[in-house]
Amino acid sequence: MSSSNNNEHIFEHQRLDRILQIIEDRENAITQQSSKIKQEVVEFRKNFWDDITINLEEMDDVIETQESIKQQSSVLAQKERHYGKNYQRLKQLQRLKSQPYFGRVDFKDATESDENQIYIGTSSLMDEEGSDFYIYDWRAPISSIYYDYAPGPVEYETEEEFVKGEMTLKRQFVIRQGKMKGIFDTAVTIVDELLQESLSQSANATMKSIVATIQQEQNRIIRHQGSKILVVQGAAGSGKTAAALQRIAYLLYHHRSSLQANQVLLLSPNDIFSSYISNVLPELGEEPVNQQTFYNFLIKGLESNLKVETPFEQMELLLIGEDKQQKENAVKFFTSIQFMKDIQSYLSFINKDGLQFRHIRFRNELLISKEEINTYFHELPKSMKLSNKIEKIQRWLLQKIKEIQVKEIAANWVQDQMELLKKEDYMEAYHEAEAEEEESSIQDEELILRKKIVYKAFAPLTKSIKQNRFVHTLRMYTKLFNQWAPLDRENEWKTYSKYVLCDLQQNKLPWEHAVAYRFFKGEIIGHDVDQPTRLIVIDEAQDYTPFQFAYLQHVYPYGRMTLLGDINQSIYSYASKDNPIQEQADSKDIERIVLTKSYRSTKPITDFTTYFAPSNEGISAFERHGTLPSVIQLPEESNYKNALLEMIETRKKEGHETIAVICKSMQECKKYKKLLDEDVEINLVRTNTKEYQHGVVFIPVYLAKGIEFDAVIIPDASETNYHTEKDRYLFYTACTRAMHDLTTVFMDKPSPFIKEIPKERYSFRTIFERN
Ligand SMILES: Nc1ncnc2c1ncn2[C@@H]1O[C@H](COP(=O)(O)OP(=O)(O)OP(=O)(O)O)[C@@H](O)[C@H]1O
Repeated sequence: MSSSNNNEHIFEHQRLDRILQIIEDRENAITQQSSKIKQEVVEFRKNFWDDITINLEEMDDVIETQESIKQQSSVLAQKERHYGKNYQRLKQLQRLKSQPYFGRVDFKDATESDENQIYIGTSSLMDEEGSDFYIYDWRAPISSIYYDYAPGPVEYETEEEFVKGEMTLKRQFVIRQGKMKGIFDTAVTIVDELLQESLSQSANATMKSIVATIQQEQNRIIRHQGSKILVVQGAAGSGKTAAALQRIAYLLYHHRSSLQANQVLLLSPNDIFSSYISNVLPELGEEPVNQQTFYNFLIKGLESNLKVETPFEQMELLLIGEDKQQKENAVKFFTSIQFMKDIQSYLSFINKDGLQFRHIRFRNELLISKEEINTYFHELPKSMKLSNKIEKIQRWLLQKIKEIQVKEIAANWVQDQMELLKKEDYMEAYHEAEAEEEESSIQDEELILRKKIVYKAFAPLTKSIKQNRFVHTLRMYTKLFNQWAPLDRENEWKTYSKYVLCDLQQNKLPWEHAVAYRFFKGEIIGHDVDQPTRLIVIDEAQDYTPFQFAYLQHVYPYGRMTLLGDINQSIYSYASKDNPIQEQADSKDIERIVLTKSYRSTKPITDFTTYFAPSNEGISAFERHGTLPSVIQLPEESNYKNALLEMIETRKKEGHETIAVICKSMQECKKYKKLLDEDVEINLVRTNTKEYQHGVVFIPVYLAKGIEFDAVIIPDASETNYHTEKDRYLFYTACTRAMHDLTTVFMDKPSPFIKEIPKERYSFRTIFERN
């Protein structure tokens, strides 16, 4: 090591010690301050009323009293806010203590003579005066040069200007638990050793943040500001999910005043995926966002007694159902934009023709008939929007109910219920009557009690009117299929309608109709979605149908969208056509970024999978060494059970912590579970599994989407199991879940996709183990 290098190392070690000391001092100071504030808050709450003089004699006194209560509350709120902020800052300092920073760039602004040392970490740290940064947040404008450039001329953008200058040094640090483990000066954008180190680790139960090793093209996604819709097509394992989460953290940081965590909707493919990524934002010091599966998002607005098929149930039907071809045709038909247009035509038709209403009954008596509601509907201006008409009808009904309630006060049933009241109810009525009038009478109390009984009895009805239950949307949706048809496609319509009608009669809704019905219902009674949502991030976007996209755009017309997907992983194959992930005609609203480098898997695994990738979207492997994938043949007479158990055991012995046996369907998973259950406990991942677990799991490919495992075994990679073009997507998705080790097993003939791979790209062996 040269002496200048040595000096540099000494300098960095000393600086780290100094920064850690500053962090510790800050921590101590804030802890002390916080305990003082906490005590003050407790005291303040205890003595809250002592400093307030309550005087309600004159109007002026009342106002003065109110004012002083307000003032006291505001002092208390301020103290509580201060305490809350300190708590956040403490958490931030604790995170910094372990790894205060991971990078340094020396930057010389073209217009200045001084050179600045910029240290970059997960959050910023300033000196006492607040004028200099010891550490810059990775999201600060200047930090972008660290991700985008090698030493030399650089530029970055602030809110006001482009800043040009020169980077004279780029340094990376490996700091763990406050200890310097490595220092690297680099000439390339991000030094590979660190990325190698990060990618070589075992798969975690939760995803990690990648701030220290964000790659240049990922940085473009994270900091993208331009178009309303950002589309990312990325090869399997190219860091789409990782970049999307850093992007959310970046946008929350840069738009603090206008974008809050609850205004971000993150749609994920399944619950295990949600749990897998749940740690990233808190790790970056951000609040968790509104994260849910699209299924949960959709069914929230549908009738609770309606049984909505899950996308996974639909998938099983498409894979193994008796009528799979018919089901697939129906799915394609009902997920198209054309079907959305058909619904719109039908809506215009019923807007003229009339809607289906429900009678409004109370205690088995008809209060307002559906015919009466229909008459009122037809009296409304023809040009009025359907949802506005419903709002009007709702108000009219609530007014009518109010009038009916007044009449009901004198009804006999109210008298009957009065007799069942408890003593406390009478006492309460007495106090209320007294508060209203000093000289209250028994009649006043009785009136109060009668009103209460009536309002309570009517409450469920009023609630159901407010929820627009008087409109029979499901019946109208059913009529769309049995009493209506688009003029130009009547026969086709009838054919496909048969299936959905059969389901609707049993109160079931196929998954392909979930978005259609939600759209239909929303157009009639108003779209009930979280209105504050301003940013919608959709992961695994290749599996969304054109109708589903159009729906999200329709209900969030002002929302910005980030769509991330991989056309090669379109396991719901009907969704791949017209999918926004596909290259689109130019549009000012959409910008598309393509990620081609795959980071998840070792180079031999990525090379292996690239040969049978469904499309020719570019894929290149990150240079990480590993063993060749194994292709294993089991002759028919071999003991399949022992062979599979042995494969799992070997991978465990090799130190792999997460091992997934990935099957094509749940049915296939269950078959293995049955086979192995008596020897080992099988952990089967089901559609309702909420958490991503360590150890050995059996999982259908559609639930393994988006996540990764140290070792993957495809237990039946035979020709019979994977041979159609649709299977290609499934097979590709399954194989690309492997980080370090991939094994495919076949019995009779291998899948034709394996035959597409040159023999030198895998190790082949036959296991002869007799039954
Ligand atoms: N810049 C990076 N630094 C460190 N790790 C990275 C980086 N980019 C990606 N990774 C890692 O690569 C793996 C794959 O990333 P991610 O899951 O985000 O990819 P993806 O494109 O969403 O994959 P898929 O579409 O196959 O689900 C993860 O373990 C992630 O942490």
